[in-house]
Amino acid sequence: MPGSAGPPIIGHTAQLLTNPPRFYMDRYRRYGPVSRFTLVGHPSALAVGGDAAKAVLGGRDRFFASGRAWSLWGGPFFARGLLMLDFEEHLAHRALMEQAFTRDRIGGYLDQLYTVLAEDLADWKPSPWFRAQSAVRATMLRASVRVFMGGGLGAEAAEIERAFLRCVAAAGATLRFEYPGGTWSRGMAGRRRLEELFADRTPVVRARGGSDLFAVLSRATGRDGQGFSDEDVVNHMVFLMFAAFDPVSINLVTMIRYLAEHPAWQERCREESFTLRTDRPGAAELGRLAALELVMKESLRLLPPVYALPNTAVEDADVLGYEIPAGTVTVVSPFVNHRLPEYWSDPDAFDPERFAPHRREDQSHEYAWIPFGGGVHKCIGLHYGTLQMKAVMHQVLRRYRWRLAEGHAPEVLWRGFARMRDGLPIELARV
Ligand code: HEM
Repeated sequence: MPGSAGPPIIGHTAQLLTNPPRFYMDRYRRYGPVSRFTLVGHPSALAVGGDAAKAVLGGRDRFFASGRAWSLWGGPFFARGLLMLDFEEHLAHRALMEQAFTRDRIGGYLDQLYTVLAEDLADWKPSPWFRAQSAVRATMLRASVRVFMGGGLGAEAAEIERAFLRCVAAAGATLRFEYPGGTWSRGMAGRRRLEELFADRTPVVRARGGSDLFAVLSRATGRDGQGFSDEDVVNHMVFLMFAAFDPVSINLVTMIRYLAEHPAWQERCREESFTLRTDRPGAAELGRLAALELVMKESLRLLPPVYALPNTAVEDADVLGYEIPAGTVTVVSPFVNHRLPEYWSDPDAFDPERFAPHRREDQSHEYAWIPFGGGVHKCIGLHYGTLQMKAVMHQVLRRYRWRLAEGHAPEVLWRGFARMRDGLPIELARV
């Protein structure tokens, strides 16, 4: 396999920590679709481009496992979440979890989301230096807790939010060991607290039922009459909260950024939203927001929230004729696939029309556009996540108009998942 191991032990870790997509793109340009590198002592491989991504993600039913590699990134904070399970166990859990993502269930979650948005978005204070990132994250965190656990939590909601944020921060920490007061230690404490809070409530929620995701998960049963154990429910809840909150918030911030940079698109989306004549559109009405959908897809292309998908080869595997030895961490990079000139015209430009029916550049290869991954671990929340992003943007567009704050040049900070340096300050005004 082409590539290099880099300096002893640390390998390419420093470059990867600074700007992983740039590192992946450079490797692709230098070595082609399959190459080797080293990440904190782990022999690793990069598989980019449509065919290589398909070979790896499509091979996750046999040659590649998701759990071990993702745990290297996420640490113990999301242990035994769905993405951390593999093969038969993963399929069995995924089949049960699908019951939480039916059309009717998603309709119920949207109702809960709208309840939070009505309170929260009204509180956004117009100003010339409004930090969009922290506002979006605060709103989406409250929305996630509401959708996942229903209303009426009182002070416990704030405790769940705090514990959960500690896990998220720890998963993206650079110093990945416990020391008093450190991010990792706070993450461990956060995980323990979430386990206690969810475990205490599981039997109660199982008995009472309800339309929140916690209730649906705890009561899901397969054809054999078996459901999740209490422990499974807790593990799935912690990971699902993360999976639902972080990527959705990141893409909302990205959409706000591009709409600030491209005011004509912002106006087009706003006009479209006003034609809906409702603040609380259901799934079918959200489907009519065609311009917003193009912007959403283009934002996911330019800055895929999950920009790298790690996997571990469980046996020697063949990817495009290269042998990937068992144990190799093999990374697929949606970011690189989304910027390849063989699939996309002028790949670095913001051009939502590329997804319009007359162009459909995303169909240039089955794996050209993979913000939600592919194969057996493809995002289970794809449909709900998409509706959620449209529902939030619909409301934001109807309430506010914005542009980048004077003198601000957006810059991405690569820590764990992508964040905007300076929190994306915008000049926010009421419509
Ligand atoms: C912008 C929104 C979202 C993006 C970009 C996104 C992205 C992804 C990606 C790339 C994967 C696959 C990771 C891999 O293959 O290694 C994934 C898996 C997953 N996502 Fe999402 N996601 C989003 C929203 C959501 C939402 C809203 C939920 C739940 C409510 C969710 C739950 C999950 C779960 C449980 C998995 C693991 C699936 C499995 O292992 O079978 N995601 N997501």
